[in-house]
Amino acid sequence: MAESLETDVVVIGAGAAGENAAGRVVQAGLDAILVETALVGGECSYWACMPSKALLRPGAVLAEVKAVGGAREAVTGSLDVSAVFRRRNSFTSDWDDAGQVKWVKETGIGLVRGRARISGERAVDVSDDAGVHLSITARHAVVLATGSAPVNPPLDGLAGIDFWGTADAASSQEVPRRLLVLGGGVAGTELAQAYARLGSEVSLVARHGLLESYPRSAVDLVAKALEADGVKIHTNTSAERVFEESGAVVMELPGGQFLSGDKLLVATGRRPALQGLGLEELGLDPKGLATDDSGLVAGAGNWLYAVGDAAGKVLLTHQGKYEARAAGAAIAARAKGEIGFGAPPPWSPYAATADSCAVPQVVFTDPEIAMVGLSPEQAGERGIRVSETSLPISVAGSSLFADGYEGWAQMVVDEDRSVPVGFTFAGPGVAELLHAATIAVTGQVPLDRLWHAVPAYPTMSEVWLRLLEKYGL
Ligand SMILES: Cc1cc2nc3c(=O)[nH]c(=O)nc-3n(C[C@H](O)[C@H](O)[C@H](O)COP(=O)(O)OP(=O)(O)OC[C@H]3O[C@@H](n4cnc5c(N)ncnc54)[C@H](O)[C@@H]3O)c2cc1C
Ligand SMILES: NC(=O)c1ccc[n+]([C@@H]2O[C@H](COP(=O)([O-])OP(=O)(O)OC[C@H]3O[C@@H](n4cnc5c(N)ncnc54)[C@H](O)[C@@H]3O)[C@@H](O)[C@H]2O)c1
Repeated sequence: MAESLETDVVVIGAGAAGENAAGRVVQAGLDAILVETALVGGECSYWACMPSKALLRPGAVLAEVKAVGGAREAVTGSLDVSAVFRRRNSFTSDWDDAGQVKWVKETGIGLVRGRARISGERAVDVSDDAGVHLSITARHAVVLATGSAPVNPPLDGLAGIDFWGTADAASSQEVPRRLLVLGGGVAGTELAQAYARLGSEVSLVARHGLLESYPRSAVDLVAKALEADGVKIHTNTSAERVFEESGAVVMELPGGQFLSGDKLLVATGRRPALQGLGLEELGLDPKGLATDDSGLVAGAGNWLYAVGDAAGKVLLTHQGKYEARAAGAAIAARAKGEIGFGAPPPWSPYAATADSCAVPQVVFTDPEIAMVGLSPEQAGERGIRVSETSLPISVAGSSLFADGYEGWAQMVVDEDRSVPVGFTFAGPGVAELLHAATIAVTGQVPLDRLWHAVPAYPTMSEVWLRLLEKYGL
């Protein structure tokens, strides 16, 4: 007989998004229970962002030092691979979630281990290998924060071989001598560089271009760096089949070209993880949910929310957490009768408005690409009349940062409102320039006021001044 519980809010999935949703409702005075089937902290902490960035950072630091005369001469060795892995392991706490569990408990959130499934309106069953052991009723809301799952291509031979997903690559304790990477998105590109710098011979196969959704001038800088790291990039081509031969993985490309590796990494995208949750019984499509800006799922009544990768809007940790903060605030305000169930006002605490126009994202390769807001093409598709201003990053701050610094910056301006709607920076160290751009875009700061935001000399931020001058101010 399963135990029963009642609470205000049940959050399914204790990744970054689920933790934030639960944290917000508890902060607002409601009770919440988090249900997690694997590690509390989710993908980002253990299998994605943190371990992959920990694999990339040592290589970036070494390259940065080698780019500065005087420091360069002090570098006598190469990366210490086992020390890199040890440091990466420390970021994942050796895949132990005790630290995150402590936070959950100290925050006053209830935690239940097991696999959750929605069994009816506001009702969730939790099971383990022995079956359902707990039934929870939510007085106000159920939040889906179940993350995403990899999408593997229907590639001939793939099912029969032992390949890596991104989680395997981010958590590996070994460097394959030769690594084949399928997929030229952010995950494939970052992990290709990480392993190349750890000593693998890497070949990357991209169906279209590398980092297709980023501006070409920025991507060209990344491609040049990858090639300098020894990565062989094959763009606008697809694998036709893969097979194992004499212990190696072999990938056949069109035209009878064969690539061999000791491991194959498949990084061909992700989709919301919505299977097995009982959504069909609610009349919902587990392929994808429609949500409003508060995360409220359309077509389910006023009690089901989805946030983070599960909502499928923006598959990034920081946006998932932002969506979760909005959903948590909306759930609490609705429970107290402070707001209704209609679409929340844009830019209110209950709406993840920035999801549609001000998403910051960073490709953590060396050089980095940091981008926020709309590209000229995206603005055009929305009928916004924009201008584009771009230039190489060449200011005192960049030349001090590295000898022969190469970078690129772009500003996209809404010409009718005279406000910036998008920025991209590419180059070593540009990720830390991004938040200023996020503030300018989110705040819709008029250009004639931006002119008075004087960048300190000699910092790389002087690129802002160059962009405004080139624009015509
Ligand atoms: C290689 C890689 C690198 C990345 N790097 C970055 C980066 O640098 N920056 C960035 O912003 N984003 C990055 N991302 C994206 C980021 O990892 C995701 O956007 C983020 O982890 C999503 O968080 P989430 O809370 O929505 O889902 P998750 O972290 O996936 O959490 C979902 C949780 O739900 C649990 N769960 C699922 N179903 C059930 C169920 N039925 N019952 C109970 N529990 C369940 C899962 O076990 C999981 O713990 C990266 C992704 C990859 C693949
Ligand atoms: N730095 C970061 O913020 C970061 C890093 C890694 C991942 N992520 C997020 O995680 C998610 C997953 O990353 P991802 O790179 O796997 O997804 P993605 O959707 O960004 O890229 C997948 C790539 O695989 C290609 N592809 C698909 N099928 C293919 C096939 N059969 N053959 C060859 N190529 C094929 C696609 O064209 C695309 O370029 C993304 O949404 C991304 O935003 C973020």
